[in-house]
Amino acid sequence: MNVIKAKSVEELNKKAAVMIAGQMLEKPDSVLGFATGSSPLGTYAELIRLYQEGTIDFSQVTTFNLDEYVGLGKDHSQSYHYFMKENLFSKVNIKEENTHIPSGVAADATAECRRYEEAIGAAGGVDLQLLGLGRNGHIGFNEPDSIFGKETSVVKLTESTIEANTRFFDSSAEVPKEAISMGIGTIMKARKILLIAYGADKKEAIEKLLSGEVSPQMPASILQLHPQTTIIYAD
Ligand SMILES: N[C@@H]1[C@@H](O)[C@H](O)[C@@H](COP(=O)(O)O)O[C@@H]1O
Repeated sequence: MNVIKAKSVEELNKKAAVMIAGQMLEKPDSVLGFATGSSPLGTYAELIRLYQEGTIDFSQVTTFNLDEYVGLGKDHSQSYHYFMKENLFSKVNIKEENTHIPSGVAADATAECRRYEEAIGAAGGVDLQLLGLGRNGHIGFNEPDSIFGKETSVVKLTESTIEANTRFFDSSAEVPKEAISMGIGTIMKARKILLIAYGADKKEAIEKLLSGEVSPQMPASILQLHPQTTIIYAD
């Protein structure tokens, strides 16, 4: 693991965006794995800036997002479809048909998981996967468990995650209790991984991630076994 401690969140955002931009410059038709949550917001803002100044071009890029809440449609203001459109896709020249996010309202969620996993494979796999970090060490929506989940599947959110995400909803009762998430196996298949995390509520999870112990109770810890992972963190 390549571990970088940034001096500030601004520096973290810049470094993460430079790594993603570098991937796009090296391979204009890159398949990028994107994440939601507050952590990548600054990185996306930097990518938009790099696009506006003409440094990067999204016209040939394909993206796959990590996850989506079960029950939230594309137009729900807290859906990850909406988040990506608002914070990145509508501000760069990416083709809508090249952006992929699991559907949270598919009639058959299990079939949707299978379809999503196959679509990633058909696109040639993910070149660079961006990840945030849950307070409890989750990546995507892969919560602490007794085993590492393999493929894209419907997952139940823990109380800790529901509580953390309540800030985006009117009440905890409104936070969906399930999500469709890429599995740990799906994430580990990405050729490169970039995890970003900062802030007091992530301190413990970051420490555990860097401690060396690999356990499904700390899902992100498996990244230590990935040959091309970069962690950029800040206080
Ligand atoms: N599914 C997302 C994760 O992908 C994200 O990493 C996590 C942390 O979010 P934040 O960056 O807002 O702390 O939140 C959600 O649970």
